[in-house]
Amino acid sequence: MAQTMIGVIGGSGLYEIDGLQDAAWQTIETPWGPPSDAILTGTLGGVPMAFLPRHGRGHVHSPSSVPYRANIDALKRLGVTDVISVSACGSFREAMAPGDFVILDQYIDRTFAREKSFFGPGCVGHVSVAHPTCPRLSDACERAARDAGITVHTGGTYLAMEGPQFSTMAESKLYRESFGCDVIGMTGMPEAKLAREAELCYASTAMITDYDSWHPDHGSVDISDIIATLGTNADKGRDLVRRLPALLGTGRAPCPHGCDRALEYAILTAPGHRDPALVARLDAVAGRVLG
Ligand SMILES: CSC[C@H]1O[C@H](OP(=O)(O)O)[C@H](O)[C@@H]1O
Ligand SMILES: Nc1ncnc2[nH]cnc12
Repeated sequence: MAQTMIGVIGGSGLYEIDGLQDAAWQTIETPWGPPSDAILTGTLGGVPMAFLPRHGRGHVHSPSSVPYRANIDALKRLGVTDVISVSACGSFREAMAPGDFVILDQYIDRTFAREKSFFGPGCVGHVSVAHPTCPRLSDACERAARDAGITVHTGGTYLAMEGPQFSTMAESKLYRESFGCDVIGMTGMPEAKLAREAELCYASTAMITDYDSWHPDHGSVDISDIIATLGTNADKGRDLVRRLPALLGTGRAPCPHGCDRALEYAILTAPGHRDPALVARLDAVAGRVLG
């Protein structure tokens, strides 16, 4: 059986995790440039772990400047099999209140200023993201959240916006009423798409910090309110992460949903027409199928 390695991408407010044995910050180079920061590696309950702060320690990356491809490549390169994103977000639902967590299962991608694929001219690949998150990993996150006493909602649609400004009230109402979204954030895409291209199981726990700007009783998004909620949410996020190794175990059966085989038939460019430079860059992400 393959070995589980858990990767955690910590969002706003979550810049490190504690309790790792043999903890060390490792600098990883990738063909897509440097990741957001060094990666904290170690073991928890005997399971190898890797933690990457999405915005870097000190929060240096904006949602548009996060090096999404380098981050996913670096985790894959380290041997990560399962990626958990922990992300701050606004809520479009009365019942999804600040302090609650949502285990996401769908996205609407409205970002426009980011590199969204590892593939391109010289190596064209198409993966399905109809179901962008891994149900097996999402179930483990939900179990961990419940065990930690967190109020958690199963399933939710995330509107990924470019930012960095928050939405206008008209946009907020559009996303809530016409698009049917449940939460909003700035980083869930293209991260989820890239994890699928890299054949990684991916789950996202959205930590609600605010009601965005549609809510008649809550007015505009206020960053100082968000920061106040981020601290307690981050503590809950760390508690959730601590519980994952026991739930996932050290041995890993193939993903029943096929996340770890997403590239099996995805690459259309004939071997003789592939760009050797791009194929070389894809060594970690697609080496399994490119050889
Ligand atoms: C702190 S408010 C806006 C900021 O927070 C979220 O980041 P992340 O998803 O990395 O937790 C949101 O997407 C924005 O980038
Ligand atoms: N209301 C909101 N919109 C976009 N990103 C967010 N992150 C936290 N709250 C948010």
